[in-house]
Amino acid sequence: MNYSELVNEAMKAKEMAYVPYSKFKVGAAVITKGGKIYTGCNIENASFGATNCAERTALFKAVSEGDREFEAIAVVSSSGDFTPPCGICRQVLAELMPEGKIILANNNGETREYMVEDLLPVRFEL
Ligand SMILES: O=c1ccn([C@H]2C[C@H](O)[C@@H](CO)O2)c(=O)[nH]1
Ligand SMILES: [Zn+2]
Repeated sequence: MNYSELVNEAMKAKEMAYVPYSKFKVGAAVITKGGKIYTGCNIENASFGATNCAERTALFKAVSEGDREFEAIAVVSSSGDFTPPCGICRQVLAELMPEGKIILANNNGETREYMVEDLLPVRFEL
């Protein structure tokens, strides 16, 4: 599948990032198995620990709207380079989209595709 539309949506979401501390904008777009797209940006907080990453913003929006079946998530950042999800996001991705694809895109139109298992092998489970 061509994920250019999903990457484009992630690029647009990135512009909504609230990043007064790091100035590092991240955008994510998740597509459900039914083809619906939810987007998210990172939202920072003065306490730092309360910061929410773009990937989790997008996924939490989707789950809170009743969607649970995801095909893929695209992630981009203001660095213009491939931006892999942090450890907390990997754990959330593993739980909510264990079979999903993670598409990293840079500003040259290139993409790298991963499965959750590639990014978080031997994960914690209850
Ligand atoms: O997976 C990640 C990793 C980091 N960030 C954000 C959090 C913070 O606002 C900024 C710098 O860490 O990037 C994300 O949105 N996703
Ligand atoms: Zn994260």
